[in-house]
Amino acid sequence: MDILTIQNLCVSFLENTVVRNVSMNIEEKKVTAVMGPSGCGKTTVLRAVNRLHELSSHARVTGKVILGGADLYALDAILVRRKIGMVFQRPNPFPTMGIYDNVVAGYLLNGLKLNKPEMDNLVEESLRAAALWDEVKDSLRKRGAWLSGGQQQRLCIARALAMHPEILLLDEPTSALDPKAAASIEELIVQLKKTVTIMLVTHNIAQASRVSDFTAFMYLGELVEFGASEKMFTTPQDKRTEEYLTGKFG
Ligand SMILES: Nc1ncnc2c1ncn2[C@@H]1O[C@H](COP(=O)(O)OP(=O)(O)OP(=O)(O)O)[C@@H](O)[C@H]1O
Repeated sequence: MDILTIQNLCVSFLENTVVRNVSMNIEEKKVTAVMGPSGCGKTTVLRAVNRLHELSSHARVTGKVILGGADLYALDAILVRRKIGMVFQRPNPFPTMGIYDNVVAGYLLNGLKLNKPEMDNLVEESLRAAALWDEVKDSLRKRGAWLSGGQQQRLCIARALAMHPEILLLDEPTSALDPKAAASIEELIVQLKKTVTIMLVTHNIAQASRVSDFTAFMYLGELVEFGASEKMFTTPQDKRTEEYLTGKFG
């Protein structure tokens, strides 16, 4: 079942159109990879789904993004960002907050009240879901900066999960990590799709093929091909997809 529909999405920065007429359906509780060479517009698509472009005055977004039947751009932006969590390329835990406060930061910063037992449960549940609990359960008051890069990224995933999002957007979540930490995030992505829908931006072909159910291949701001990953990685339909997969560009 589709949870999110992107229709004719175009994004421009001043006169420069960087995403053109992108349409795709995102299936619930699956991983959809958005793959393509550097600068093709992957991150721009993801940011449009989280309504981050409206924070920048020179960005213009047209087209539709529909979440569970509702026009995302007609909803309250804060509500949208609660329903759709995002994790960025560089782990960005709040540096002065402890691990515990980082997990519940979305609640603290939005003035959402929880009592202590509720908060304790949420912290444990979110850190467990992000496969970090066992490593940090005795150091919950230590600062996020005390963790390794991979642990910091899992903390950012826990922080996003704590809001119980319907969709989790992961923008190149492993590109700043060493191979071992990257592998653990990939394992986590596969676990997480049991409970949340994931859109994963990556330029890493092997990663997209390992973890995704569906793949969108973008090139020069356009969606070239979209479909089941198994099919795209074995029998791509478009010559540009085939050339990208065989390393002819990118
Ligand atoms: N806020 C912005 N203002 C102006 N131009 C932007 C902005 N964000 C992105 N761009 C431009 O849009 C184009 C697409 O960028 P985007 O980050 O979406 O590509 P990408 O496919 O995610 O690339 P990468 O893999 O390198 O992150 C680039 O040319 C980039 O310079």
